Amino acid sequence: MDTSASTTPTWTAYGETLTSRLMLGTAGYPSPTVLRQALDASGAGVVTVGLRRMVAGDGGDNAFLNELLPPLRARGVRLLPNTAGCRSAREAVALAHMARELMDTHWIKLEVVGDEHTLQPDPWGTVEAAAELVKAGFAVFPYCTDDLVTCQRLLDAGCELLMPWGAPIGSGQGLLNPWALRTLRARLPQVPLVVDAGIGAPSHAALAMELGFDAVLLNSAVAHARDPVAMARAFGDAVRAGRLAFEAGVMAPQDMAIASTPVSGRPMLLG
Ligand SMILES: CC(=O)[C@@H](O)[C@H](O)COP(=O)(O)O
Repeated sequence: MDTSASTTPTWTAYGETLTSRLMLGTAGYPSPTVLRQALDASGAGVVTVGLRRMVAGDGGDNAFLNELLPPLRARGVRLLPNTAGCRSAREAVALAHMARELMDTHWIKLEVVGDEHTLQPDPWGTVEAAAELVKAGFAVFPYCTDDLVTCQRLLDAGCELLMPWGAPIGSGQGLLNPWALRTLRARLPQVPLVVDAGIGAPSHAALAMELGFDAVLLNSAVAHARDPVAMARAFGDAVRAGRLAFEAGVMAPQDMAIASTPVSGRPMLLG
């Protein structure tokens, strides 16, 4: 008997085939060693790194670029620089150009934050920066809210993939608005969709996959876990399980009880 839990092994982001549906951030780990072990344990296919952190350059970040990244790249893990910390389109565009030169990739995770309290993305600034970056040849991964019309404007601007939030960054609240996420999935069936931010537990990641999202991106839940390496492994397993469930066809909830054992015909008396 074949007991392998096979899932569709790949998905596509900007023409690149990715074999893992987990994307991990690299900030806030206790040490570069724990970060490396967590990345290995997770099986993540994409890692994101904030350019502002690189430019500020503490020892851990330099270690990431010089020591951790080369072996990851050698085994096919993709680097996704991000514009975390930007508050305007202009700032994000400038940082993206810097990232392309420094990190040798035209992929950019676009973050333009519009509110300090929630770190909610600024829809106008994000669309403006996305349009400019697409024209300049970037593959833009926009961090956005789960608002359908904002997502449509980002597609109009030339984005080929979207990253709606599950909840505010670092909050660990999971998928706050499953209805909006389901609507996005249903209305944009051909667009690669990644739930980014606010995922606090492997079950949140599994739910995103069960809803048919192509991947999840998270950072805090692994970096700040008591045991980041074990948590990274748990997230890898959850993402695979959620995807397998989606492909198997998750049961639709029913309002009424439906007997799981059909009772028909005459009762059979034993004994
Ligand atoms: C690392 C990164 O890109 C974060 O901005 C991302 O949005 C992850 O958020 P969490 O830390 O909530 O997982």
